Amino acid sequence: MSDQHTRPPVIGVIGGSGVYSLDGLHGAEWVAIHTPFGAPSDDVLVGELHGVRMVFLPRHGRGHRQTPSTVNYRANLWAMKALGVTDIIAVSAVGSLREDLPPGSFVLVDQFIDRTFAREKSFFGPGLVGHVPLAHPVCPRLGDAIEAAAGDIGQPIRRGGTYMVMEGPQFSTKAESELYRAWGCSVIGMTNMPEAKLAREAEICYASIAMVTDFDGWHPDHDAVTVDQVVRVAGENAAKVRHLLQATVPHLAAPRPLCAHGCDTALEHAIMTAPSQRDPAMIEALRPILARIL
Ligand SMILES: CSC[C@H]1O[C@H](OP(=O)(O)O)[C@H](O)[C@@H]1O
Ligand SMILES: Nc1ncnc2[nH]cnc12
Repeated sequence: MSDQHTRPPVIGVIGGSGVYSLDGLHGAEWVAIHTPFGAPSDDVLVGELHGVRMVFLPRHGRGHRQTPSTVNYRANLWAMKALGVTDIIAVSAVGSLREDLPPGSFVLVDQFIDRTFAREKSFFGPGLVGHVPLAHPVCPRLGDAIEAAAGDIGQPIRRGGTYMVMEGPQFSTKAESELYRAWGCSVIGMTNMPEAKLAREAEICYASIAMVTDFDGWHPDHDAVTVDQVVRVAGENAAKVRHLLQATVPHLAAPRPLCAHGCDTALEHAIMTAPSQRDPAMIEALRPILARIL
């Protein structure tokens, strides 16, 4: 933790199902970003809110064009880093695995179980090997800010919970749903991994607001989840989360030093490859991400 200078935050918002834009940004402009990993899900919306630089990206693209498996998570996170994003608030529709989290509930998840298997999950690879810590995959400082903002506007929000990340795109079988409940998971979705992993590799603080749309497939009193249901409840949740995001920004607006929780210094001791063996092309491709440490 060498750099204790403060700097103004740049807040990134990744919008999930039902959240394809962000209102109220001053000087708002959609900008195309090209990355070494291909195209992000869409152009990014840049602008200012309460004097803070904001970068918004719809995870599935406007019009919901990308499946959870085809979202280019590496391009999305690279784009955020290249635009100077310091903090990401991810917004996601999820199914509930608990009776006490009915549709409409908001959860600030703090753990993930990653059961996805068909996605690129790391910026590292042959020629540059790195391993970042992930025991605590979300940033408690961001969680505090979101929780405080929720208090300001009277939006109930549950602090803490485990988000089971499945590959999809089909919803779970009842047996899978029961298995994840037995594992103690709170909610289920298809997107927060590898997003949270890549945010950590990119040294960006990350928090996820999971908004419940359904009871997945396990609940004896509820029909199996359908897209109709998700879309209807996600629309109701979207209006509330926009308000919550607006209220959160002032809590994060002050210039800050590096995060005390280590999220934005995760690469400090992560690189394994000997300097003489590092692939210059990979180092060039990861320039925005490696700039702080190399
Ligand atoms: C239409 S329900 C399934 C879809 O919604 C969630 O996406 P996101 O996290 O981007 O809101 C879920 O993970 C699936 O991708
Ligand atoms: N039940 C569910 N399973 C997976 N992803 C979801 N997104 C919203 N509801 C979901």
